[in-house]
Amino acid sequence: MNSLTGIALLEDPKENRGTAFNQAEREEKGLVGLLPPVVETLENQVKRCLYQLSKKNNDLEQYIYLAQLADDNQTLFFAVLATDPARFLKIVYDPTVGTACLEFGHIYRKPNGMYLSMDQRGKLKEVLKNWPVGDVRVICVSTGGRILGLGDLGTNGMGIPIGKLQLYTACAAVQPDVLLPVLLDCGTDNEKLLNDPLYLGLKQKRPTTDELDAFVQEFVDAVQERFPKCCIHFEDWKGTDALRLLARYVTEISCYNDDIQGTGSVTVAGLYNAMKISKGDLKDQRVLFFGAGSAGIGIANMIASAMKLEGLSEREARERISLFDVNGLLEPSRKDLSPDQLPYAHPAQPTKDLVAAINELKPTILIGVSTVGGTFTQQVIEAMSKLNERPVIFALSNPTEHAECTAEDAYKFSKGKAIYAAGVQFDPVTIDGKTYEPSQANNFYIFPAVGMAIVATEAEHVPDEIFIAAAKATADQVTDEQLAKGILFPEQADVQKVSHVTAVKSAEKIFELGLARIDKPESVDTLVTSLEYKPIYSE
Ligand SMILES: NC(=O)C1=CN([C@@H]2O[C@H](COP(=O)(O)OP(=O)(O)OC[C@H]3O[C@@H](n4cnc5c(N)ncnc54)[C@H](OP(=O)(O)O)[C@@H]3O)[C@@H](O)[C@H]2O)C=CC1
Ligand SMILES: CC(=O)C(=O)O
Ligand SMILES: [Mg+2]
Repeated sequence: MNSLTGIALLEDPKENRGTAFNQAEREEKGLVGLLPPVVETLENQVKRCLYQLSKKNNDLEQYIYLAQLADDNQTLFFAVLATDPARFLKIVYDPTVGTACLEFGHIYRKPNGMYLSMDQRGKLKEVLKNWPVGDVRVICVSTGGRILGLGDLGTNGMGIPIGKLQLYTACAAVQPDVLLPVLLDCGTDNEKLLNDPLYLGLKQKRPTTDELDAFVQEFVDAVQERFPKCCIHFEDWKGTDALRLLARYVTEISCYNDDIQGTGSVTVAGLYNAMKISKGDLKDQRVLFFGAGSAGIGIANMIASAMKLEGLSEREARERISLFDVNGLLEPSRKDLSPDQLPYAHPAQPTKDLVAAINELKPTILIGVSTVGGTFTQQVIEAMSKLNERPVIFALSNPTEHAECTAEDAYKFSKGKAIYAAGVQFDPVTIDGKTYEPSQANNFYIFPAVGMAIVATEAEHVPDEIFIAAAKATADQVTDEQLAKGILFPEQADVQKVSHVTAVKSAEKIFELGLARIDKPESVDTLVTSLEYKPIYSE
């Protein structure tokens, strides 16, 4: 325990134990009279929190309560999350974090992390010194450019880096002290926010690409200097910025983009297991994406890498993958394609009709990453079901209303044939007396575990190979019994155990690739275990 005393101690979320300070501590730390007389256990404090949560009448209220708890008492916050990870994932994270971001300026109470804005240009190295921890190991940074499927939310997007890093600890037991959420405020093009008197960000339009890139370079340089062992986790940037900046930095510094690489990894994990159910090989599948942005390209590249591991050449793998965006099917006559998209623009009849594209390309797998809810209509799902005994349909856009189709529609329109996953967790669906259990393909199965692996190994770079290893580790933790029910991912209740295994496998891959900045220990498992945070009050 540090040297804080009295009210200052009770106001420090890292040190505060509230009613759990024992008598001797109360006397030693000047707390006598500042707390009610009863000395409680952490278990009892957790009980009270759960009771108070039960009185909140919607998910946003629970989010606000938990955010306040995290500001009051960090140990208690993580102890509450640990009582039921599956329940709390959807509160502190997707989908409720989406509502919280929409409301961010309205529900704001306390800062958390750092707000680095363009009016601090030229001073970021100085500004980073204001963060009190010197050995930050992961920064999750967003510009708020594309928050889930909700578009440009500017500074309101800060809910995402905060929530993502809370999951590093809640899922993979990364020490919270080494994590720093950052919002890089470059303005917003969201008129509603610019006109909102409670909006907390810079009230200006977004900069040109060159100005943004120069600011990001200053940020990267400042992070490298202030936190030399830090990995930069990019999250929810505008798709084109995300792809361009990852390409620039992925081989230069320790960094990754979760929407590109983490999403690619979790999707490949789901597909590995879908193949076990449909008794196919990934290399024989034809994949069609609805949405060709950072998630679409990231997943496409990861699937191509996974197909290559099954023996295809790069060209053969890419030929099996097509994408469709707001302007229709990507094919060579299109003049609006980016360098990331061009490898997937195969000769085909131009079309803006998804059903026509399905009928021409005959995909076995359809993946939605368009941000647009309800776009996998009855006709789309029926077209996939006519072509395939077990069509794989992943509706990955977040939050809930943005899913390309609900679980109910997927099972109803496919007559129960679909192997289905969504970015959020839908409830089981019963049709004609048979119950179907939808899967949740969300990168939370991957990024906390890979984050732990990066922290444990001090990884120099974070290439796709690590995410393929994480995908395989995650997929392999699903039992035959679960597969028989169509379940593609491990139980969320087991997310801590699952993330541990995935973290160890990812760390082993980092050592194998020669990317660790520490010597390989005898047991990577022991190394990871030794670093794991436990939400208990230390002696
Ligand atoms: N489940 C998970 O773990 C994850 C889910 N996601 C979700 O994926 C979605 C996409 O993210 P991301 O790729 O980063 O976003 P981007 O903005 O980079 O990409 C969106 C893509 O969808 C296309 N699109 C938009 N509207 C339509 C439409 N009406 N019809 C067809 N295509 C359309 C866009 O085309 P154009 O560029 O031409 O406008 C673009 O290609 C988000 O909702 C996000 O929440 C993301 C990461 C992880
Ligand atoms: C889950 C996630 O990262 C997204 O929807 O952007
Ligand atoms: Mg994201």
